[in-house]
Amino acid sequence: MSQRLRVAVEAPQHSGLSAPLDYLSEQPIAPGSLVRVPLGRRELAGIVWPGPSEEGAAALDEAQLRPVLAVLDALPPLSKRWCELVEFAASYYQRSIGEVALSVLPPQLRELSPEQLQARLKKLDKKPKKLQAEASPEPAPRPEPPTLSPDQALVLARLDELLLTPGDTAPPPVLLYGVTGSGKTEVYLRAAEHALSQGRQVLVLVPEINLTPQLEARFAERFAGTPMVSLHSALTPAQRLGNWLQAHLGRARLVLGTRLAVFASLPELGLIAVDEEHDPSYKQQDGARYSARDLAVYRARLEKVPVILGSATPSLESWQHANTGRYLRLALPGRIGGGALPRVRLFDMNTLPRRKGVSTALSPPLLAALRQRLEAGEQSLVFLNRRGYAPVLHCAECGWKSECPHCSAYRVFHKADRTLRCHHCGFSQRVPHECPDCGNQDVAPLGRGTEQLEEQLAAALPGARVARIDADTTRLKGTLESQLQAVHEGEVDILVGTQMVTKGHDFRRITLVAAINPDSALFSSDFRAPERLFALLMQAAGRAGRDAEQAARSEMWVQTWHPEHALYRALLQHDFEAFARSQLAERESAGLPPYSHLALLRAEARTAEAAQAFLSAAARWAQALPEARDLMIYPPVPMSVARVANMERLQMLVESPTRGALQRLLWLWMPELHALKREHRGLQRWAVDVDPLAI
Ligand SMILES: Nc1ncnc2c1ncn2[C@@H]1O[C@H](COP(=O)(O)OP(=O)(O)OP(=O)(O)O)[C@@H](O)[C@H]1O
Ligand SMILES: [Zn+2]
Repeated sequence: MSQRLRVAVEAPQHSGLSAPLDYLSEQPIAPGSLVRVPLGRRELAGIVWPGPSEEGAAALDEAQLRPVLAVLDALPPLSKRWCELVEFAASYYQRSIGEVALSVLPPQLRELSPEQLQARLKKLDKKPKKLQAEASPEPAPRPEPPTLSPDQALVLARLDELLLTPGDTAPPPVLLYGVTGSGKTEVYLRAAEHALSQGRQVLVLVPEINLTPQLEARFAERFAGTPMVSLHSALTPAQRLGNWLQAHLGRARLVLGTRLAVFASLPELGLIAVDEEHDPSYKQQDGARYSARDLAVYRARLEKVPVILGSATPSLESWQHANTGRYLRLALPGRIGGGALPRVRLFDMNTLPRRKGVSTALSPPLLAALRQRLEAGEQSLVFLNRRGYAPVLHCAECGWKSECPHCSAYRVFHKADRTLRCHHCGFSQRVPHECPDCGNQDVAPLGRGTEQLEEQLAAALPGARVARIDADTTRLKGTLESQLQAVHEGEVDILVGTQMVTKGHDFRRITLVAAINPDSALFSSDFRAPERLFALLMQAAGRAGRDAEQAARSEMWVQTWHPEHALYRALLQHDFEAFARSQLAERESAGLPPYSHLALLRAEARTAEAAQAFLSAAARWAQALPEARDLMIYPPVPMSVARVANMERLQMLVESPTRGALQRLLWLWMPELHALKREHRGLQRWAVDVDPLAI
């Protein structure tokens, strides 16, 4: 007799199919198994889902159900807990289970037939050696782990208690609050060692791919011989599948990855560490807009394993959880070796004599300081959060500016390949020789990016070896690693870069860090902008003086027009706690997160009117519900870059005093939004972003 099964498939979002679908099978198939099923005229991958059929599906006659086509039974099923994690993520971020479940699997896995999978697994069997070879490129002699600092020892003693508690209840999430260079990584390493020695798998999350190589090297060195894999978007599809399988089969004991790795299948998970937990890149920005940090906390509770969230500048959400006792705060208040944090110097740009229309990127005192470091044979890091040569090209005759024809933004001038490039839609053209409007020969760059800064530094400091690291210089695979290597090996005197180089790296020779123009974030309409800026500057400062010998001489320069700003005052003292206190007080009085819960409804259309009409209709519908009583639905507004690739983008903010009330409204709202989309023909796309990061 044939059996009825639920199967999660990746149905397109607009189809409104949100629950797993029912299929028939001759034999029982274990929940969590990967299968091939028909959907419409296509055949796709699906996952047999645990739990009973939905009401609608259960009402279907067996004769109306289609059969499962194949079972990929060479693969052990995904665990029940993995399915629970996916189900939670889907429900919390308002997506279908099938979409989340399938989109977090390695893309190649969704393409394979049972035979192809078997062949792939056979190949993997032949390569257990390779797994270790990858983990440690050269079998270096294993160094002795350092003696723990007293602070580290205290933190680990507390962690040990948690790790040792038998797994009936989930231990509280740990917020590891440690200043830059305080040895947080060593804490992850020791905690990992503990979990590994108990036969458990360990998951370590990092915010960006560019941070994985160094951390990977540190783990590989410490755990030589322990199979380790990485999971991030820069892997080839074949690597990603291979690594995912190693984790799923329990062969890889350590998994290091970016946000997508939070969904790795880890049958023996024993510990999760989230490094730089405050980092915005933990939030996925399309599809299911999940926060990997928040899901890591959820997953740890589900699996009753410890989770460590580490940061020198925790997110205010996590900080508040620690204040209320939901998270356990463990602190590393000092740098390793007792080194001081760099002295912060706010340079007041108002004191420079102003020439008409010209602002200097590099103040003479900063240049002098850079020269001094150069002469002492020390490295400096100069950062500016804007790549390219200049953000705008401008004609002084007629006022023409290098606007993007498709976006409400300027195209950026890239000197190296002489292009004008839009950083929003990618539209790129050769730089015009003359003004396209009036023919004037004299079109000039306005403002500056890293490319120009590199040029100016090289000109101002002859003989200095200046190198630049940003998204433009690291496009090719392997270039970032080799560039960072050159910095580590002292082949660079001055490193110019975007925020890419300001976080996480353990630079040993940098003694001066300078932020060229960080002011703009002070006046952003996004309430999280100050929090992000403060974290960025603290992180950047943390790159200086990491060698205790040099710490006392190290400096962090900030060139600013607003040296009296409270944010900079807190930075002067490296006082995250004071900064967090004042921000939290502001948030509380304004009713902003973490004191309220937000969702954004976004809409895109060819015209702003069409997007507006959809959002307004959605708002009217929701406001009529009793469930919306305590919620605030704000009027739709254009996004900060209103038009991208000829699409007008608007958003509408929903604010709720509780998570529960927000979730209840969203649940009622979703089917209506699907229906409204069908009525509003002009609308291209809509999406809900729960706990949005950028407002
Ligand atoms: N107990 C120890 N004894 C000696 N050196 C240590 C010890 N713990 C860590 N270190 C070294 O101190 C340096 C800083 O440590 P680590 O990179 O772990 O700091 P961190 O807190 O993660 O810093 P950041 O937040 O800035 O990334 C590293 O080079 C590390 O090898
Ligand atoms: Zn554009």
